[in-house]
Amino acid sequence: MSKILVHGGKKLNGEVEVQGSKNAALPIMAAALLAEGGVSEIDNVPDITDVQVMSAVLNNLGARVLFADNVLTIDASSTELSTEPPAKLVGQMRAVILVMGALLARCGEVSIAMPGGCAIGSRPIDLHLKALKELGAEISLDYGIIHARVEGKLKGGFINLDFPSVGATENAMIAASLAVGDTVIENAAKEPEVVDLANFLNRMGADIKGAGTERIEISGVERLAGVYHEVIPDRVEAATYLLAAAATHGKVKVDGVIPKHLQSLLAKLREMGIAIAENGNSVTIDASQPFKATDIKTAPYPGFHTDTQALILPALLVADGTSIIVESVFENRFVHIEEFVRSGAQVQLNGNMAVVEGGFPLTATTMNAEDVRSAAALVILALVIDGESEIDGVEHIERGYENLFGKLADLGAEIEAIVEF
Ligand SMILES: CC(=O)N[C@H]1[C@@H](OP(=O)(O)OP(=O)(O)OC[C@H]2O[C@@H](n3ccc(=O)[nH]c3=O)[C@H](O)[C@@H]2O)O[C@H](CO)[C@@H](O)[C@@H]1O
Ligand SMILES: C=C(OP(=O)(O)O)C(=O)O
Repeated sequence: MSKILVHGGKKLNGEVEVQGSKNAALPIMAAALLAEGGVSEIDNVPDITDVQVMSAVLNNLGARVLFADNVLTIDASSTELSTEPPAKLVGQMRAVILVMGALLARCGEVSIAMPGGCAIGSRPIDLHLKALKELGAEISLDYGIIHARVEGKLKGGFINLDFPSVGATENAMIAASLAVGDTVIENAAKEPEVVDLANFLNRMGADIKGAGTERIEISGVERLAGVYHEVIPDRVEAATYLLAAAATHGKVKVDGVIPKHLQSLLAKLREMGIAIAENGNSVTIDASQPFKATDIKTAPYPGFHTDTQALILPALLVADGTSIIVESVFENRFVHIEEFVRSGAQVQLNGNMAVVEGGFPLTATTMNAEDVRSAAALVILALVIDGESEIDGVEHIERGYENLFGKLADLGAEIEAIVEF
């Protein structure tokens, strides 16, 4: 368990560059397993624990993975890939479930434990399994291990997702790339990370059209090969700096972003009366003036991103007026609120709705983080509060941020890391 001490009460100021996207890099790593020949060179990959875990999974399966200077090299050409990812690693994070589609397509079978991940909801994988069944997989569950196999090759099929699940869309796209015949995914997720995965697969030789819309069409091909690909910028990391600047009434330029990927957040910040300027691949926020409350409802892309829901709460606590947050993607993504309340934050929780009163005094305290985004949200809260706050459980941050504390320190934050054994 790691903890930090934050000496808050200072406005953030300066310029910061964002890392590559965690949620784009992880599915791309799983998809690299499809390459029978050549080596995949994946650039702009953040050095975070989720990438380390996924690398360990791929290594265990028989791929050769090297990581240096944010470039991952994956050689999956072995003809003897294992089809049993180690349960200990699968239990550590959600995205490992994406190797399921890859191994089924490449090897015809896979046995995998239920994946782990953040404490934000029950996170079933029924839509992943339904999609793979539509492609011809036979699936059974035995003592918590999912066994999936197909006689010969997967076959193209029609997949209608009940909800535009990001992971189920990605698993289906990966699997269908090597299936015999055509696949349609209806009600597909439209997130930028899905598009980045499709771009990577197409470069490998796949035939995918419509990624980024609700209907994705995939014509299966016989063989895929390793290629070079640069991962898109991390829109959640970018949102973290924008929202830390907002909450501290600071002024920060965030570089290396694709502003279009941040539109729902930028629109909300403008609605609150915060000055936002977009210029090429940068967004500058100037929150030096007082700003007002707003209402937020999370939704699949291009709606307000659930991963930034916790991150905007500190800004709403310093805004003028009452805000309402409705979480509609995950059923339990308000775990951080109990910790926020310890600082005197006025937040009333009612099911999937939180009522936030802005402008009340906040006091330094000890808080505990339960997942990657609520950990970052607590750090932002502590940056707002005068005095010294302690945050426990900050190891969750390393799942998704390569250098959050260093980058915040460059913007003027005072953070002291304490590692406990
Ligand atoms: C590694 C990664 O990219 N993680 C992101 C991905 O997670 P992930 O891919 O797990 O998120 P999904 O879009 O699949 O989940 C959205 C909702 O659908 C439900 N669901 C999902 C699959 C399924 O088989 N059955 C089912 O009921 C989930 O419980 C959740 O309530 O998208 C989420 C939604 O933008 C983000 O918060 C996560 O950061
Ligand atoms: C919820 C997240 O990640 P994961 O889906 O990997 O748990 C996240 O990145 O906010």
